Amino acid sequence: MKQIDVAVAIMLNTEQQVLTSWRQLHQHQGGLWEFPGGKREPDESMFDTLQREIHEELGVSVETAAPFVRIEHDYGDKQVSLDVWLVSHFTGEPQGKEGQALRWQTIDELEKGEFPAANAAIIEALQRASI
Ligand SMILES: Nc1nc2c([nH]c(=O)n2[C@@H]2O[C@H](COP(=O)(O)OP(=O)(O)OP(=O)(O)O)[C@@H](O)[C@H]2O)c(=O)[nH]1
Ligand SMILES: [Mg+2]
Repeated sequence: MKQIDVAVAIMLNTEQQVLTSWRQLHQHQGGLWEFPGGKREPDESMFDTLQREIHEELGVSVETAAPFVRIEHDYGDKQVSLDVWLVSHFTGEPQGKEGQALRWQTIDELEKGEFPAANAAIIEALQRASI
C-alpha cells in the first residue's frame, strides 16, 4: 500500500493554545480543520518537510520541534502517514499564507468532529499528554 508521508505541526503558543487552520474545499478532506503541514518531497527528512510546509503555509520559522506521534490512516482514496511534531518555539506571527483561516484553541477545546478522521487519534494523544 502506497502511503503518503505528511509532516504535521502542533504549533503551541505561550498560552498553551494550539493553532488550527481551515482546509479549503478543493483540498482532500476539505471543509474541515487541520493542524498545518503537508506532504514530504523526495530527499527531504520529515523535519525538513515540517520546516518547509510551516514556512509556506504560515510564514514562520520552526525553531524547536519534538516528534510526538505517528498516525497511519486509510481514507480509501488515500493512505496517509502523519508524522506529528510538537512545535514549542517558532519565530514570526503565523498568517494564513494560502488564504486559509487560522484559529488558536486550548487542547480541551479541540473537537474531533471538526477534523479529518485521522486526527481523532492525534487529539486523544494531546488530551492524554499533559502538555
Ligand atoms: N496538513 C494536514 N494534513 C492532514 C491532517 N489530517 C489529515 O488526515 N491530513 C491529510 O494529509 C494529507 C496531506 O496534507 P496536505 O493537503 O496539507 O498536503 P500539502 O500541504 O502538501 O498540500 P498540496 O497537496 O496542496 O501541496 C491530506 O490527504 C490530508 O487530508 C492534518 O491535521 N493536517
Ligand atoms: Mg498542507
